Amino acid sequence: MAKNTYRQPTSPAPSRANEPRPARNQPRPAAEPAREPRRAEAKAAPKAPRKPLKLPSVSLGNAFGFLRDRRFQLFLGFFFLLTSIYLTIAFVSFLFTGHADQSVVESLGSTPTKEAGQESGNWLGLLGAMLAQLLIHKGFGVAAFAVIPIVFFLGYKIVFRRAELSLSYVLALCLFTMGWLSLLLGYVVLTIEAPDADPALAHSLDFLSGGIGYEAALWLDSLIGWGTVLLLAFMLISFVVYFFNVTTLNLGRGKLGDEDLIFALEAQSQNAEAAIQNFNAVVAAEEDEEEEADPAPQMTLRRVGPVATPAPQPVAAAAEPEPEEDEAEVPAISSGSINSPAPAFGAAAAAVPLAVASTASSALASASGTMAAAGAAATSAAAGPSFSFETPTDPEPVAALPARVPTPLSMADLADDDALLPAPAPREPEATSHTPALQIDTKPGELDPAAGADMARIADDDEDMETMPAVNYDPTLDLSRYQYPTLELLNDYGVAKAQVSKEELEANKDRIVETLGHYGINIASIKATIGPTVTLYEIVPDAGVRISKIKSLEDDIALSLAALGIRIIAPIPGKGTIGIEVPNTKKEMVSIRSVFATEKFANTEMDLPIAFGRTITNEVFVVDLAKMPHLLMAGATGQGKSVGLNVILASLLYKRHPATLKFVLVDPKKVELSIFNKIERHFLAKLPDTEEAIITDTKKVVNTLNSLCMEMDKRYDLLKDAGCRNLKEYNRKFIERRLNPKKGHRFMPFIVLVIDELADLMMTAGKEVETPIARLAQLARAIGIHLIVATQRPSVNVITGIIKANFPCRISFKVTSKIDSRTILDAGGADQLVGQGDMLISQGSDIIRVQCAFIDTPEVDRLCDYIGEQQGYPDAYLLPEVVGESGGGSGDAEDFDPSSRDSMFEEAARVIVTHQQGSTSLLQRRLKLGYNRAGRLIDQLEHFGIVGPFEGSKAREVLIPDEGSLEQLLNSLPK
Ligand SMILES: Nc1ncnc2c1ncn2[C@@H]1O[C@H](COP(=O)(O)OP(=O)(O)OP(=O)(O)O)[C@@H](O)[C@H]1O
Repeated sequence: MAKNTYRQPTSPAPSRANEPRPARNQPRPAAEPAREPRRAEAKAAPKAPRKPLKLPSVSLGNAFGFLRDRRFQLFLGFFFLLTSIYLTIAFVSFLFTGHADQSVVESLGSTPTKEAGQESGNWLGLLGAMLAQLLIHKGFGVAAFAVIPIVFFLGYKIVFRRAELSLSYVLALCLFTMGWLSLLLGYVVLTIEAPDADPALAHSLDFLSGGIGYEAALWLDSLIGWGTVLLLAFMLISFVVYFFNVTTLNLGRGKLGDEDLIFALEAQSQNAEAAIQNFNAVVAAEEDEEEEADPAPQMTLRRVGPVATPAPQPVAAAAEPEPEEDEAEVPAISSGSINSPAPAFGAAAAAVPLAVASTASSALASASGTMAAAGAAATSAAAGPSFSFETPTDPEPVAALPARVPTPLSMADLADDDALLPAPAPREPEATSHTPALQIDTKPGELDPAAGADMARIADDDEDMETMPAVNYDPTLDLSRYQYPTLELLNDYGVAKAQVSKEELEANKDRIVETLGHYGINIASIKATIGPTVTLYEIVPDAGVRISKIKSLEDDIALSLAALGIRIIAPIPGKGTIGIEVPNTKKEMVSIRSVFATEKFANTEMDLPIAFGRTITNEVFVVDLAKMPHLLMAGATGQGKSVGLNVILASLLYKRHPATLKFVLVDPKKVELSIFNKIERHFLAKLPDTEEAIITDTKKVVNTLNSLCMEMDKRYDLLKDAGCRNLKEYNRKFIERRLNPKKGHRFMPFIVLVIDELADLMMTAGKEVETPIARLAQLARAIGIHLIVATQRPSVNVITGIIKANFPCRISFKVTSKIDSRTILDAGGADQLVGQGDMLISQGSDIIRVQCAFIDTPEVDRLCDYIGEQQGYPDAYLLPEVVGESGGGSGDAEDFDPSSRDSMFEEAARVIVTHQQGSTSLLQRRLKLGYNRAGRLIDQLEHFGIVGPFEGSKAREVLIPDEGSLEQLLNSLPK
């Protein structure tokens, strides 16, 4: 580089100059080992100047010092930029005025310049006409347009000190294009200009090839005749091969090579990371195959920069970057000659062989296409000398919500030969499949081919897991373009203002002090903390005052403060103070947007983060459902339970990818959760063969719960097989490809079961729901199934002992009585809440008061629309099928509702009458039923007089003697 030329003399020269030089013929000292390497170095290095280079160095430096002057560089740069514009206009104008101007320019010697200028028709005057005449007419014809990018590029590079391409790249490409195209057009013009051709036509075609192109073509034609065409083709191929460093041709395969296909598909799927992986695999494979020393250094694309981001991000793949200053200093003059490809060009060139190989069978057309492709690839390169795969259509997801998404190291290609197979067509999801990853949306145009290839390969993988490559599986790949919801979907209520005035604070304080004084309790100090709903007054009583005394005065204090919702916390856990919470006269609404926008939620590392709202000290309250691990929620009607559930669901929707979380929604009230129907194909799970994912029919709930129990058992089996203790460990192992899908292993999303009204279910199905709920609550924690159960009637027959025991984390909105509060929280206080999202959260011994965030129905609507409108899975996530039992049975005769006969009632009756044996186990065996259901059938048969009453260990008496009588009876029953 020129810069080095100028610098070189200054550094080593002076020191050398001071060294005493040995006389020419003087023998060298025999032993001087340390000098040997230096001699070798000196030999290899360019010959050192004999004399000190002080003079030339100084003079050169001075002479060209202005080149480093930034002002001069800018002057030069803008000159080139404007020249490129000037040339463009002059050249375009030439296409229209060129013929007329020809005589003007040629007569220039004899005509005064001013007159000639006036006659010239070029839009840019005489100079424009002269330049165009010189470069187009006399030079290279229309191919002379290729000069413009060179001039523009020079200017751009000097002014902006950066460019995606190297100068040598642009020069080589443009100069070749100019020469080659000019020659080609020259030959075309020559062919058209047959002796008998119309001279006007021939004349009008002159400008196409220009003088040089025409003369060269003429010369070649006389030398090799029509071999010129072959020579032109050969020139183009040679250029492409050398310029783009083509080393592989896939002629045998005809169309796209497999590697190319994978590469193209991956690039298309915008999975740059996968493309890089594959590209490197392909390059490695080629190297192995060929075992040829490649003259050009092989390029390895690698990832730079962090990639763990909320959604697919542009991933840069860079060759070794050129030092920035080399680029910046003396940029234009340094690369006068065409050197070996600069890194940017190298990277582009490395990408090109695939494209070239793919179309090599149609040499000329493909080669020019390749050049265009290479140009495009290089143009889209990342800033600086690196090369990148951009993901052009995917906008950045909300910066404020960097959800935790597995690093998109996602391509499941095996590093062995499998990786070179073309991506197979995506498979139809199996009916019984519960793995979302296997479900690929086949909507035209939306299919993610890389994902299809990925999963198909996993499924086909017969290999021992030892041979699995170290490329991680990415469960999110099926919906790799999924965009996390943005904060813009939520209402912006602005910054909340403090709602409590100083006067209000003072007045409350005085009243507290006064009231306590009436009861002989003196206060040492009092401090107020203003929360969104209540203000907490922390009291330090005088020494000797018993805490229980203050607590017993709770009602009296509340009365004297004349406000509802006074809660006394005596003492505040972890502090030696007593807390009195007094509701604010003006409540502050905590908007969900303000909570989601906090760093605490946005940067959380939790698995299932829920941002409930703000605590009394205005801190954002975020909890991890995965750690809770289940949640029981109570609250009288209209106190904010539904809003609370929406807040929970929205929190999870904002932070999880559809591949990693599924909801099972049970909504006996039928209207509360129906809004979430839109995200069925993204986030909901359901039983196979059911229409609606949201369960509103209480009978179906039992099946769903049983199905979840089956899923739980299956998951436990898989965990046991994998030697993992919990879901996180298991999934990590699966992602690292240490578990074989052939052995049933699969990526398992979290499943969150939400029951909006437990009371309804307990009334209609009793034990049938209680047992699986308790079972799930007891066991499901480790395998990623979490329960959120809400009820407005926290009475003991709804929240039974067994349910309560398995839900250590409970939330209560305002309830109507102290008893209800005790039932849900094991403590009072929930009855004194102020409503509208004011809630208490009990996690073991601690009870925290939180103002639940507010999310309005239109906001939930927008959120669901935003998710629902994106590409989803073909169906909801399918839970295991529950065979046989459609309703189950409690076995309690008093629970039986005669109007709802079991669908197998008639069959059961026939079995009993045929065998004349009224036994439950007979039904179980014959009809393959569970004990509960068979028991319930027997109760129904008893009700309709088919079998007699329970007789202890003996089978029941069968009251219908034969099948004929039975049919008569059955026909007489109401349908
Ligand atoms: N966090 C909150 N902040 C402010 N207002 C709230 C909040 N939660 C609820 N509200 C107010 O209370 C009203 C009732 O809330 P919500 O519908 O959630 O009650 P609910 O307990 O589900 O009642 P139901 O059981 O009858 O469905 C809301 O319409 C809203 O006006």
